Amino acid sequence: MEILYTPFLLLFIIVSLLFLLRVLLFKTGLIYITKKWWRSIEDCFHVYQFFKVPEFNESMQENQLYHKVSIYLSSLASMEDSDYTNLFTGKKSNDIILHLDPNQVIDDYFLGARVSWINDDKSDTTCCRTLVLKVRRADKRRILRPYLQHIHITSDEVEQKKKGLKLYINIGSHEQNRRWRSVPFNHPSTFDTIVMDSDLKNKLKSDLESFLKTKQYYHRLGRAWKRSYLLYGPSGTGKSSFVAAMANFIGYDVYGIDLSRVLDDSDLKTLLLQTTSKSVILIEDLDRFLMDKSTGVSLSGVLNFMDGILNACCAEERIMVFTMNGKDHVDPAILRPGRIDVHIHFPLCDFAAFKTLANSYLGVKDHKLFPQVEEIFLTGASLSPAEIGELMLANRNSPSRALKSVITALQTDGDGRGSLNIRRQWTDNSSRKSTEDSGEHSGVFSKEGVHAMKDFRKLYGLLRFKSNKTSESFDMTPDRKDGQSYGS
Ligand SMILES: Nc1ncnc2c1ncn2[C@@H]1O[C@H](COP(=O)(O)OP(=O)(O)OP(=O)(O)O)[C@@H](O)[C@H]1O
Ligand SMILES: [Mg+2]
Repeated sequence: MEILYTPFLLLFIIVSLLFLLRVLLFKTGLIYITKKWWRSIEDCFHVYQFFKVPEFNESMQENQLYHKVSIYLSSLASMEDSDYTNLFTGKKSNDIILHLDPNQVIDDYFLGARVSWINDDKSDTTCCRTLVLKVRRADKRRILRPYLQHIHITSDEVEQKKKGLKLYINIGSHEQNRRWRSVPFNHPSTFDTIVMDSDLKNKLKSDLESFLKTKQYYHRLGRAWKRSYLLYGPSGTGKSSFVAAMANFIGYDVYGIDLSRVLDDSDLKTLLLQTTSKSVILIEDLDRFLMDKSTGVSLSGVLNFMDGILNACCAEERIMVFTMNGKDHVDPAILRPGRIDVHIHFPLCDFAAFKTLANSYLGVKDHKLFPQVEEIFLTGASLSPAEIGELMLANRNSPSRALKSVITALQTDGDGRGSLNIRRQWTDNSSRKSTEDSGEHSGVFSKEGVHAMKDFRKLYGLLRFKSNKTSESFDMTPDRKDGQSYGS
């Protein structure tokens, strides 16, 4: 019997010992001592090469690589594993930044190889700090260059995320040296807060995302990596808010060019040359400036500006946005493909947009007054999202009162006598006419008329598609959901 038990007893003893060893290693921290020993043994069998990255060069100029490596190291999860790490608050109050303490080592893994960074900070004896990269000789040839490239890319990404966005405004031309003044760009608008057809919104988001990913593609075609958008529609329909949402979405700074402050064509070119990459360059109300001639810039100046970004040395990673109330009276040369890649129409509110606004502003998904509102929309009355938003904001404590005030405003507008209507006439004369003509202003339909109107839209969409084909630019209007009409 005793013989029978012996193997089980042995197994039991081994398992218990292993369990105890595990507890001993992990609970007491012996595991770290073991790892250190193992590492020293392993080190004896490898030849290492060291690369120093000093903070300053011989002329005491800052070494950008040191800065990039520091940012990169701070982003590594293994930073938390080093014996001593300094903790600092970042720019935002809830940010914590980790910095390696002098003479501390952290490991990093790249393409299957382990490398180490040592903070060789002898600030008490010498003037500058140095980060030392330790790489196995056997891995050096394979990983060193791609690893440094990886550090560049990662640190740029980290910095881009950390730095808040900026809004640049062109200042008077008399201050020749400083053409742009920047302020922090904290616009709260995002694609979630913009009320627009959800299919269109998703298409625009993926258009932007694919732009960001296609640097190589653009270069292969020999084209500058840039994209131009035209946002057109009546006042208060969200064009400016959309630009802010775009900038927030892709993390680009915004350069807003105030054409009234631009002296002449060459002044406009100078402004463009002083913009930086990863930026949205915005010209608002371009149609108005061209019609009123209230700027020193000529049409050919604007055309050169739009083309200039193609040819200029610093044309990379730019998004150009132009806003207009209507594009009917704009010289077709401005709208030609290459100058404008995507046309986006911003219509007045329809019932669907109204419901989205009611949900966001009043927290109301349904209401007994909704059918009445819908009926008024069907008579052709409409207001801009800005006008409806203001009425809802003013009465946000009482949804019924808010909806009644919207109904009254819509009725006034529907009769064509209201102040809102009159107010809009000088801002969206042409654009509203064109949207109504084209059926894009959905409020004009009666319920029976919707199908007929849809057929008309399909036909209209196809016609537009054909004309887009020739022009090779997107024309994005919210009513064209079938995708056919998005020419490319
Ligand atoms: N589509 C929309 N979605 C959400 N909010 C909107 C929308 N349109 C307008 N608004 C609200 O109305 C206000 C004015 O909008 P915005 O300035 O973007 O309009 P705009 O089209 O640029 O007008 P303008 O042509 O007069 O410059 C914004 O503060 C925003 O809150
Ligand atoms: Mg605007």
